Amino acid sequence: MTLEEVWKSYGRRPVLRGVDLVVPAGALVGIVGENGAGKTTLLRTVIGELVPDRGKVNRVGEAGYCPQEAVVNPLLSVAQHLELFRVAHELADVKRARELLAILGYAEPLEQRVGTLSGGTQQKVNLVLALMHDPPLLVLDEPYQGFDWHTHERFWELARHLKERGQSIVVVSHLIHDLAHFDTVLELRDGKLHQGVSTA
Ligand SMILES: Nc1ncnc2c1ncn2[C@@H]1O[C@H](COP(=O)(O)OP(=O)(O)OP(=O)(O)O)[C@@H](O)[C@H]1O
Repeated sequence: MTLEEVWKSYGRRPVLRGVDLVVPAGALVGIVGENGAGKTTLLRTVIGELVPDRGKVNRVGEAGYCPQEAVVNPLLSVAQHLELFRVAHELADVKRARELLAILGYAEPLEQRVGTLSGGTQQKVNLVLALMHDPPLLVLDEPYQGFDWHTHERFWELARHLKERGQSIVVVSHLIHDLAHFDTVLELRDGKLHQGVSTA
């Protein structure tokens, strides 16, 4: 996927000011930036939820998006969420979703209401809902918030596995020790993407 000279303002406030981005197939791209730099705005533009004021977004197929907080309805069970997304994505079954839950170490009953799960466990469900239809592009906004160390490691194993299958992954990260996992790290600063991370 690529972005070419993308601009986006909220009212008079420009947030993206000529963003260029190239995400090749199988690439693992990290996006960093200060609070309010526009990272979420950028991700929502990448998936097509926001339309840029100017510039071009070229996407190959659908994108899977894991926002910061995503649970559809805390009163519905995990199984009901899987079923909702199965229907939405026109999948034959939820086999892949169960496989992904297992990879992330999900150990609760599927009948449990999402609202009664711990924050980290809810985040596993969020992630699986974004991945279960195996989209060619995954866009993840701080996907491992609340994960314990073991789950964190499992997440990176899963990311490598998806990458080997040719899926591209764009991740917003705040964790400096995670940056080594990425093929490319880009910093969103002054409304543009810059290679690497500034330490100034
Ligand atoms: N719907 C909106 N309407 C108006 N302003 C918005 C809207 N969404 C975001 N903004 C503003 O745009 C700027 C960028 O917000 P955004 O959420 O994209 O930043 P971010 O880098 O993801 O921040 P954080 O690291 O805190 O999550 C902020 O100043 C925010 O207040």
